[in-house]
Amino acid sequence: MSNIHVMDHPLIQHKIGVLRKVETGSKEFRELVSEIGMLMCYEATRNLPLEDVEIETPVAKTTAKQIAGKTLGIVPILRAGLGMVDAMLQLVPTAKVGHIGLYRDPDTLNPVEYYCKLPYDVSERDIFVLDPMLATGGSASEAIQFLKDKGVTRIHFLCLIAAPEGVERVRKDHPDVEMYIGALDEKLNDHGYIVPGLGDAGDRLFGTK
Ligand SMILES: O=P(O)(O)OC[C@H]1O[C@H](OP(=O)(O)OP(=O)(O)O)[C@H](O)[C@@H]1O
Ligand SMILES: O=c1cc[nH]c(=O)[nH]1
Ligand SMILES: [Mg+2]
Repeated sequence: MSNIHVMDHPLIQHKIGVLRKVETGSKEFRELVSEIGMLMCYEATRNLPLEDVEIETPVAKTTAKQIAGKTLGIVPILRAGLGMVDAMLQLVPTAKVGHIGLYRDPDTLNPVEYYCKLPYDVSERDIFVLDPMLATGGSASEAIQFLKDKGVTRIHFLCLIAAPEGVERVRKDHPDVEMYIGALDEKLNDHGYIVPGLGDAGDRLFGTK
């Protein structure tokens, strides 16, 4: 279980509590998704490798640290993952952003792909896949597989709320992927929604339905 990280930071837990409330409107919902995304980005980037770099301050030459390699890539799963992108970019402004468009068929609950655009050098980067919701795990697993097929080897998955079923699916399909979870909920209901969850994240972010 060591690559499954469930957040225990009080700020994250508090904000997820407000996010869940049925009376939280789209404006506040968007702000909270972004704020929680930023706090989770901080946690999820904790183990990135560093390298030494020689710099000069106004006072002296010294050795400083910088993130090693080709830095990062961010891949939101459309639509709801978009809500976490700006916050990640504020902390990692040099990251490149790819997009994977998937929606979940309401009857089969299987993911349906409708869009994909990735950085040309995606395989050289640490990739952070973003989606607020991990329910059956079908969407996350397919997005991760897609990235692996493009040669990506270092994948981190960030979600705000997860069902145990989704965590198990991703763990089984992709045991090498680091998973960062804001809150681990109880179960899925008969329609594949997370209980207690927060409803449909995409609809709440964008005011649809
Ligand atoms: O783990 P799963 O069972 O695959 O469910 C999770 C997926 O469902 C939601 O997307 P949705 O299909 O509602 O698309 P949207 O983001 O456009 O609303 C959510 O944002 C995930 O991508
Ligand atoms: O509870 C859920 C399940 C899938 N997608 C959502 O947005 N919410
Ligand atoms: Mg949706």
